[in-house]
Amino acid sequence: MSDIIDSILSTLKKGRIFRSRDLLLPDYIPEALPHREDQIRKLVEILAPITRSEKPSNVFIYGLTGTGKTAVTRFVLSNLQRKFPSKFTFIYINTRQNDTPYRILADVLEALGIRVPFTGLSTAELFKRFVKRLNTFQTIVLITLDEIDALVKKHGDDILYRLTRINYDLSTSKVSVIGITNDVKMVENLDPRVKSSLGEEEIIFPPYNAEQLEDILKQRSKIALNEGVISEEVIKLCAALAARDHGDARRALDLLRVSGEIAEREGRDLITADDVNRARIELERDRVYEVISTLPFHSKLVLISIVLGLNSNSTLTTGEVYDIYIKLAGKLGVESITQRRVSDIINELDMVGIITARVVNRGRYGKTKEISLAVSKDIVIKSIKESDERIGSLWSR
Ligand SMILES: Nc1ncnc2c1ncn2[C@@H]1O[C@H](COP(=O)(O)OP(=O)(O)OP(=O)(O)O)[C@@H](O)[C@H]1O
Repeated sequence: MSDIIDSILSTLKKGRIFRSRDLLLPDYIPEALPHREDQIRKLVEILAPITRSEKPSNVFIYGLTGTGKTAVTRFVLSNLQRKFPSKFTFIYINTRQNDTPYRILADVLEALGIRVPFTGLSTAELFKRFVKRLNTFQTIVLITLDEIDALVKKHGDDILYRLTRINYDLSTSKVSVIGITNDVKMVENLDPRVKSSLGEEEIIFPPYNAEQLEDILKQRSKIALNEGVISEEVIKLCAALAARDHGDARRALDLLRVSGEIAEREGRDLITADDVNRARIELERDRVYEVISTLPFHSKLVLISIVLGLNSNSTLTTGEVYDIYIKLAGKLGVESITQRRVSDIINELDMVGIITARVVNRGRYGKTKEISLAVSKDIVIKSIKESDERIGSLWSR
């Protein structure tokens, strides 16, 4: 057995593609961020008061996914921290990972040197300890909350409200909040008081175009790939594919990395256009798998009802999906949801691109939807089976 492992490892070692694959992973912050000079300048200008030990305005940063919001924020803050280490304390929290008000406050307190039990205290108590600590704290505190849409969707915007108001409880103003989101619609739904205090300053990150993505990829491939393993045409192709989506640098870098992995796996020392196309399919499959596996239970059940219904029909109506759904819910012994809710779920699945639901007019029978799958049936089944034991048990009956 260990022979097999040795031989696999030795073929991997022969890889000629990557100088350092890690430099293509999303958490690596490069030393230069092309095409983000305006956003860097604006953020530095907004934060400049910290150099005089004054509290900067709160900042709201928004733009679509992969437009460099996190990279720019971390880049600016770590550089300022290096230059002015004694002027401010910088706390970065991704609120998708730490997604409860309790966890966020506990992280903030811990960054200020106060240990907090994992659970057990009320958030009001944590706030009280935070205020007490701040009143004796020497420097400005900059709290960056990334992906705040995730937090607001689950827990509302109360914690944002309280964090942006905390200076009122202090003898001197010293907390600034930088909120980052890729959900522009969420901003509209915030409490107007949160919107105005968080949005004292705003920075918008537009999507990158194909030429800009090309520059980003060129810069990164110089440090992450060996010389001569990729041509300009292939870089152009990665950039063009990512620009077609919505100018997402993460996607462009993922395409480059996965293309390189495919070439390396096959022992080649050149990344080809065909590798990029294969990488695109692999990444799309991963995205679909991920989206499906994180759907709520009833959405999965509706989706699997569609898959089963399509075994005998080329398209389905909402009523037909609902009939199958009711049978499956009965088989699993779970309480079913209403047809109206199932219809909403069908719209949501359409919006994330897993199914297509076309409204057709059937004359005097009124309007109905024609539902079909927009992704491979196998990936839907695999993702649901592996992410939900209850629904998965339908296959073993
Ligand atoms: N101008 C740039 N130059 C070099 N790399 C960049 C640039 N912009 C983004 N990137 C890279 O693209 C990836 C995604 O960027 P980042 O995480 O900052 O996006 P984001 O806007 O915060 O996305 P999300 O909203 O999904 O979190 C990271 O690997 C980052 O290093």
